[in-house]
Amino acid sequence: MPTRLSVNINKVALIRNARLGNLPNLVQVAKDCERFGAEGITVHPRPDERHIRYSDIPQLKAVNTTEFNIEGNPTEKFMELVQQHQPTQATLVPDSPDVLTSDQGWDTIKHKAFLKDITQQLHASGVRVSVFVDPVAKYVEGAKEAGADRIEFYTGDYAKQFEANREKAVAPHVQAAKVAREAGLGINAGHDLNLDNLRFYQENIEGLLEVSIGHALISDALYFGLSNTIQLYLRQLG
Ligand SMILES: CC(=O)[C@@H](O)[C@H](O)COP(=O)(O)O
Ligand SMILES: NCC(=O)COP(=O)(O)O
Repeated sequence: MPTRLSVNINKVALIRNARLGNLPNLVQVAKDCERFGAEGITVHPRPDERHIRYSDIPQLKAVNTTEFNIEGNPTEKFMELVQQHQPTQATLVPDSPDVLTSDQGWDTIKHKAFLKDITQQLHASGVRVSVFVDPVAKYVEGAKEAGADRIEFYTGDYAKQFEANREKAVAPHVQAAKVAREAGLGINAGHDLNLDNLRFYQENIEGLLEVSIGHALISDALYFGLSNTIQLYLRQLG
């Protein structure tokens, strides 16, 4: 099965929020990402709304024609938003409110009861649930026991280690992916994936269903343009 490219548009919203007004137009960018070949749109609203605002969600949902993925810590506000607007997928991320960016996955053992309750609520709203985890077998198993449909592997450490030793960097992901497949969990991945490290990751992770990419992709678009950049990423995914 091919790996879907979901474009994370947080950074587009960050530029918009640098001024009062609507430039760049986030909704138009989301539509254009899809027109240029993206197979999903990802947003990660944070409590300070420094990029995606909660009020962006209904407009983005209304124009989405592919897959809509909302990521975040399942706070009361997040749950309200997801249950009201019913994206294709909610990706549960254990970020504290003041974190610069996501930097780790869940301890799904410690938080199993909480994740189970949240997952049941999201399933009742018809939303697919993905749980953000580090590539560690027990956390993958914990996500399964909590009722998740998928896990998203945190690839930040992979990206950091890629240049020095790519085989070593991907090894824990290969092992944890095997555990996920055996458990019947779908596999997503994201964080700091880019044009250098994406193909190697995808080639090594059998059954990788989806990658969500924002920071590097939007940065590349400054040089190559959004349409070309999306094509370049799609090409890495084979
Ligand atoms: C879960 C994850 O890895 C991404 O959502 C990433 O954290 C993007 O968030 P920022 O754009 O706020 O860095
Ligand atoms: N889930 C990861 C994501 O949406 C994008 O992360 P990044 O490419 O902005 O690091």
